[in-house]
Amino acid sequence: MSKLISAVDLALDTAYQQITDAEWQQLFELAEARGVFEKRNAIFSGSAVNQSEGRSALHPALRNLSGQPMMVDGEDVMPQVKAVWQRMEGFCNQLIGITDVICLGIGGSDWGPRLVCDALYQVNPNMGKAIRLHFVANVDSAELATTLAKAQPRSTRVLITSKTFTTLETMRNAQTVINWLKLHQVTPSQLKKCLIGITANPEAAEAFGITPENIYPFWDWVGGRFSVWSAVGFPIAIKFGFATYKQFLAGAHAMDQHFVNAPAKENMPLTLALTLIHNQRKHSITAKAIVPYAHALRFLPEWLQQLEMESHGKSVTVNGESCDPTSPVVFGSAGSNSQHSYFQMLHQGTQIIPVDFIAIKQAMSDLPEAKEHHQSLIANCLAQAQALANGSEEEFAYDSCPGGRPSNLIWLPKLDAYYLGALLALYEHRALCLGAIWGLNSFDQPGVELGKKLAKPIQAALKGDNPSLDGIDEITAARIKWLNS
Ligand SMILES: O=P(O)(O)OC[C@H]1O[C@H](O)[C@H](O)[C@@H](O)[C@@H]1O
Repeated sequence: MSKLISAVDLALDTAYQQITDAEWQQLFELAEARGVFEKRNAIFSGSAVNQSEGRSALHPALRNLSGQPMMVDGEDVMPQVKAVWQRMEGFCNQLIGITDVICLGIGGSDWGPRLVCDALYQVNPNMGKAIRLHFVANVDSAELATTLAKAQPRSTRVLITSKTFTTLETMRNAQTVINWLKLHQVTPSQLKKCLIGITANPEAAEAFGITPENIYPFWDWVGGRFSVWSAVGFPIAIKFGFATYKQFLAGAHAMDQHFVNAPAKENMPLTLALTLIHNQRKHSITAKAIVPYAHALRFLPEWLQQLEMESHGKSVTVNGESCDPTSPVVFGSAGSNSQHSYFQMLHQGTQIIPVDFIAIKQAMSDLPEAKEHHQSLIANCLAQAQALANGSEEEFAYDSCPGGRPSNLIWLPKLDAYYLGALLALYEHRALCLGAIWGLNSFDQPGVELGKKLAKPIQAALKGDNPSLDGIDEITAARIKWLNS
């Protein structure tokens, strides 16, 4: 089969995977046997594919610009999606005099908008409104403190983004921001105007003190890590305009259509997923690197870490059986910087770590020297892929690179909202293909809940409200005693 697949003007080049035609054939047969396209159809038709929580995962509806209905539980969800778009657009047109927008949220309520806003800003710092966006996720007050030092309380809006509206970090940060606003003489009526809730739990947002007209809902059929396409992506619209946000949705929608309509052997998300399966089976890989040769995509690996490892860091299938190796460790960072940290290990380490290189055809700044910079950037990207694949034979084994190290290359024509949407949707659908092949529920995260549960008695103990250290093991109890001593 062709080693080059295109979709939505993106190109996927798998040539350095060195997969034979016979191996491709087996991989596509495996995808068929594991019901990848049945799973895809179940997702797009709104079935409750998140079995443990009894929910659909219909994030493609959030970017469905086709005018066609999309159904959950017999109901077309498009009217509610469009109603939120309309309200978001109205809000974007009213932002006169606002200098700062503080975006509070964590995990799926942070990475997507943080990545997209940073990427668009990096390629064009003059694009959009002169509003400063500040993303704050960590409950470590240091992140919030540096933000509050920059923001102007009288002309700030605060977006509190949380699907559940119960997440400890976000709620703590929101309370501290409210205290800061009050400290700066923001009146109760100004405060009401200033706070905006983005959530699938509007009751909790209202109970927290957000006025109903400032609550932008999304729904329990949207997984947190797939939620950037909902009102969670509001910062994109606020900073860069609603039309740009719509472009972002349009790129993802185009990728959805490709995923739904392209036959298996020309299907980019599936092909990308199968290269990973091949690497697991042939090279027993346990790690995978994502290296965008674009400073603007420096947050992509983190976004992808949540998408991949929260969806598939699991060892029991939906049927309760233990399974083949599932998600590898996903890591990465922007090239060419990454060449000067962990690439040595990719070339000569004892384990094979496949790489997804992502490169952009067009230069990404307007400096007069941008073209020369871009040539150096792309030359490095192509050279690394070549070195990994072919290696080198030197006089001493110590100096030799073994080669045979697989990589993909994904080309984007340029970096804008549309192609960014297409790229993120490509990786989302790749994840869905992998989940189907591994037999996992891609949409829950029971492991994350344990840590959250255990933090509660510890926090109480640190406050002095749990003197008998109930619910805390001996080692942790000793640590708390040390801290309190
Ligand atoms: O949006 P929230 O309800 O505040 O949740 C934020 C994050 O919390 C946890 O880390 C979950 O595992 C993530 O999937 C979620 O994105």
